[in-house]
This record gives sequence, C-alpha cells and structure tokens, in this order.
Amino acid sequence: MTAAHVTLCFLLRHGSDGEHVLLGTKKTGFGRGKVVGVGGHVEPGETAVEAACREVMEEINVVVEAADLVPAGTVDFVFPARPDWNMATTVFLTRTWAGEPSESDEIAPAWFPVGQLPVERMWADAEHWLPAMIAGRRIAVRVDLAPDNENVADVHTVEWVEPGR
Ligand SMILES: Nc1[nH]c(=O)nc2c1ncn2[C@H]1C[C@H](O)[C@@H](COP(=O)(O)OP(=O)(O)OP(=O)(O)O)O1
Repeated sequence: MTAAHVTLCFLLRHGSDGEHVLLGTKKTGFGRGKVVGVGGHVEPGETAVEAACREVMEEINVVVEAADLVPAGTVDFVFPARPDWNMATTVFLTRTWAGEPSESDEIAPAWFPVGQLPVERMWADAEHWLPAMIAGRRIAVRVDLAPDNENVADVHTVEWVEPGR
C-alpha cells in the first residue's frame, strides 16, 4: 500500500466521572468538520514521535515530551476509491503534558468520556479501533473504507509487536 505517514496522539486524563480523552473538531483540510484525534503528517526527516510532539503543539498548544508518548500501535486507512488518500498512522497515548489544550486554526479540542465517544461525528472506523487502544491494547489495524470513502468495508486487527523487540 502506498500511503502517507501520519501520526495521532490521544491525551488521556482521569476526571471525577472517569477517564476522558481529548479529541477535536477539525476546522481545515482532510476530514474537516469531523471529530478526530490530534495529529497529522510526518514531515521528511522526522520520526513519528517528533511529528506527534510537533502536531500537539501546533494543533492544541500543549507541550508533550517524546519520553511521555506511549505507543498504542498503528492504523492503516485504505481508501480503494481514492488511493491517494491512503494513510499509515502511528498512534500514541499520553497522560503527561504541559499547558492547557486550546483551539488553533486547525482543531477545536474537547474532552470526552471514553465510554461516550462522539462516534456519530467521527470517522465511521474510529469506534473499531480507538476504544481498544485507549483501553491499553497495542494493536495493528487495517481499515478498508467503502467506495463512498466514509463507511467501513472491513477492519482487520492483530496484536502489535513494537519494532525492534
Ligand atoms: N479513516 C480515518 N479515520 C480516522 O479516525 N482518522 C483518519 C482517517 N483517515 C485519516 N485520518 C486522520 C489521520 C491524520 O491525522 C489526519 C489527516 O492528516 P492531516 O490533519 O495532516 O491532514 P491535512 O490535509 O488537514 O493537513 P496537512 O498535513 O497540514 O496538509 O486524518
């Protein structure tokens, strides 16, 4: 699969009513209007970790240190009707950051209880992989989108083995 390398980084925190995850409404570009994770393209010469740290700074104005990123696995998004949209995503979780998430030109962030994700406003595939990653499963996921580029045709999940181990 030819695919752009992108990252997603999910901030997690415990609230009085349980665990919450930071998502955001995308204001520009790919997936505009959807509630998505914070992230974006890995630039040439960058690692996925470096890109995740940069994107959280650019999109929600918080500082995350590389050492505080917890690898959660990978998701390959396959768009058969638009192969130029294919993305290979490296996903991280973190419970440690500096600053208060705030809105940027790209994302309007908001906290959601992990048991009540706004799935009707997210990509249709998100409910197939995001809850598992938040729960601590490290997985490698392949999502095949339907010809409409919105619905899910197939999801294949295997346990993820961290490279180099
Ligand atoms: N099917 C899908 N489900 C999902 O939950 N997230 C998806 C998805 N397909 C793509 N994404 C995410 C991954 C990635 O973080 C994001 C697209 O990357 P970007 O935000 O970088 O794209 P943009 O074109 O808006 O920005 P630039 O990189 O600045 O051009 O969309």
